[in-house]
Amino acid sequence: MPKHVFPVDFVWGAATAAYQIEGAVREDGRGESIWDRFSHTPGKIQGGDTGDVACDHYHRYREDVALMREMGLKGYRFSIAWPRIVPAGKGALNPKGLDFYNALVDRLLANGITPYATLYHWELPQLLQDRGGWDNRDTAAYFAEYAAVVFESLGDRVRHWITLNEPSVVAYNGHAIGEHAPGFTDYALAVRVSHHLNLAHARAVAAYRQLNQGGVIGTTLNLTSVYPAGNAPEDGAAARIADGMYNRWFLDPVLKGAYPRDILELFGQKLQAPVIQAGDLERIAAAPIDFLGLNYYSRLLVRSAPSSPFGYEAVRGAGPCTAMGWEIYPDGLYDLLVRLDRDYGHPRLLVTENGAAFDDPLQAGRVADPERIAYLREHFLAARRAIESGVRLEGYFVWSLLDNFEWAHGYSRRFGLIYVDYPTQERIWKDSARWYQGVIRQNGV
Ligand SMILES: CO[C@H](O)c1c[n+]2c([nH]1)[C@H](O)[C@@H](O)[C@H](O)[C@H]2CO
Repeated sequence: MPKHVFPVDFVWGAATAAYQIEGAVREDGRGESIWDRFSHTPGKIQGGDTGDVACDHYHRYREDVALMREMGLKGYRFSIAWPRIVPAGKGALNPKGLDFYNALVDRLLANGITPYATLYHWELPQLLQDRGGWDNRDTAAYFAEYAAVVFESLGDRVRHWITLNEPSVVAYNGHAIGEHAPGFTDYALAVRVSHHLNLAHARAVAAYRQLNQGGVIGTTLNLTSVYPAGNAPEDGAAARIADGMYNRWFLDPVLKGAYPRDILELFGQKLQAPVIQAGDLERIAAAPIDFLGLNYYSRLLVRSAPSSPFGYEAVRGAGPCTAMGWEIYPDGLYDLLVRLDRDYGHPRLLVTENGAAFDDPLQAGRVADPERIAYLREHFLAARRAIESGVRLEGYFVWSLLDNFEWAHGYSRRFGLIYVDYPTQERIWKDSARWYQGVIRQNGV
């Protein structure tokens, strides 16, 4: 018997994303995405890797659902590739794209697995990028049109929707530091993009409400717990700025219908007047969510740095790290969950991503990954403590079901519960997959 049992209807799941697992990027009418363009641009992705084949999930989804069934997953979070549904981003639909996701959803349901669908996990159609991408306000409307098509096709069976995956990563990694597609390095652009993403989210929520399909819709934010590196007052002030830029700038619009004043003023010179237009905030405020998805991986430790652009800099924590160099800090998940509950009105929450990359050597057909088991166990316990503190945490999706294309790191980082031998596409259960199967079966750790 587990020492820490979870609520009886707790949703134990695993998560993936289309570009990271599907492959088949030029098959059945799929249009080009900004990640196709970016990954084929020399020097952008470690090892010159691309998502052209990935885990070949587009052809192997039946096998992968069978793996989910064997693991006992209650829920499966996946993303829908906009370029498969609307190849040019707006206008003509691609029926074969809809066929694929309908077949996936039907197979999930036939295996007793609840689908949780993310509408945007970073695959903007390239033709929209050619028209300005997320810097163009019209993209928010095109997104809502795409979302409505998907709702109408799948909404009778998919009852849990996530509009965007991590708008802050889309904005900052893709437009401020250039590490992600489309690869810009313009901070003012990133701030404009963040606003247009919020508009896109709000328009999609409104489109969903109009259809009265009776499911629930939310968004997924990558959030962290921010701590000052020292006791000096200026370190505390630095932590508040960092918390504002990474957490509150994205939390407040979707949960409070307004931007945080301190960050709005800080960004003042970045958000040129035309960006927040009359009616924008009303539109955002008029699209309340049913639940908040949060992706948590590690904490953020900061100190005052007057010469840095926003007056702070990150400090490396003292704890052990994953293969991504991210400090392992489970207490940060507890602190984050409790903070969200306290500061944002006791919302329904889902951990939509948590997991770790480790080296995961395949030896004699086996992958022993005790570090991943320890990582997940400690974070599950942190989540359990938060539930005991009254937090409405309803589910937990491990990142990831499969090893997959890890963006700028290509295939060099393995986050999966299941190992993928890419040359053969063989799926091999890591020890952590067997361990997680047991956690789900006994509903606790
Ligand atoms: C700081 O981590 C971010 O919150 C984050 C981590 N991750 C993510 N966001 C993305 O949602 C996934 O597509 C990544 O594969 C996954 C692992 O890197």
